[in-house]
Amino acid sequence: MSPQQLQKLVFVTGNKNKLLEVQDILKGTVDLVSHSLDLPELQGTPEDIAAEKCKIAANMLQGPCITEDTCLCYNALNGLPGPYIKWFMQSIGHEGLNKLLAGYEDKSAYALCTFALSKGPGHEPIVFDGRTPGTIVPARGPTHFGWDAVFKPDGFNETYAEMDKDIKNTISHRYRALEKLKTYLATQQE
Ligand SMILES: O=c1nc[nH]c2c1ncn2[C@H]1C[C@H](O)[C@@H](COP(=O)(O)OP(=O)(O)OP(=O)(O)O)O1
Ligand SMILES: [Mg+2]
Repeated sequence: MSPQQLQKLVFVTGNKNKLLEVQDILKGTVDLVSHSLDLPELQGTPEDIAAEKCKIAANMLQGPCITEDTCLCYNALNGLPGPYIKWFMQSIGHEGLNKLLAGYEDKSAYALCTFALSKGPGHEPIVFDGRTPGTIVPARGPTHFGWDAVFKPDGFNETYAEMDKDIKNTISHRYRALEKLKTYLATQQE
């Protein structure tokens, strides 16, 4: 299908790596336009944070858009750092993310991506989540995208950072959330 026939979606994010993955995963299914804004993020459940972020973006753009919020959740810590992973990552880095679990035998974690879609200001966003279970390991592979180097998804020997992008983008938390978003968009067009 040509871009003219595809549904247009505006993705608001300040993160270039997220944008690249979303473009790749949605290739040929929607006409993705990006808008870089650094959105404020509240504290709360991943769903509430994602929905609120989308409301703010829709108000700023005065139009429909999608946003996403990504969490890295340690099972030993009941889901923390969760939505606060960005600040943990920036302050303590990959080594700190491993040391957080030093006192625990359970190194399991899950990556969680929550997309929110707003039809515009005043509309309550609809959320779609995707989860990939894995383990926190000492950093391996390129370090340019967040905590990719310390997250080894279940069923693989490589960390997200070591694996081929084509593989990550078919098993990731982001891919799984976008599958739900795509299904929703398809039902809207019928
Ligand atoms: O697949 C991923 N693999 C590794 N790291 C990742 C991934 N996805 C997000 N990340 C990092 C970026 C940020 O440090 C934190 C999420 O925070 P989060 O607020 O959702 O992202 P952000 O502020 O960079 O971009 P945005 O403008 O869309 O909010 O985890
Ligand atoms: Mg953010």
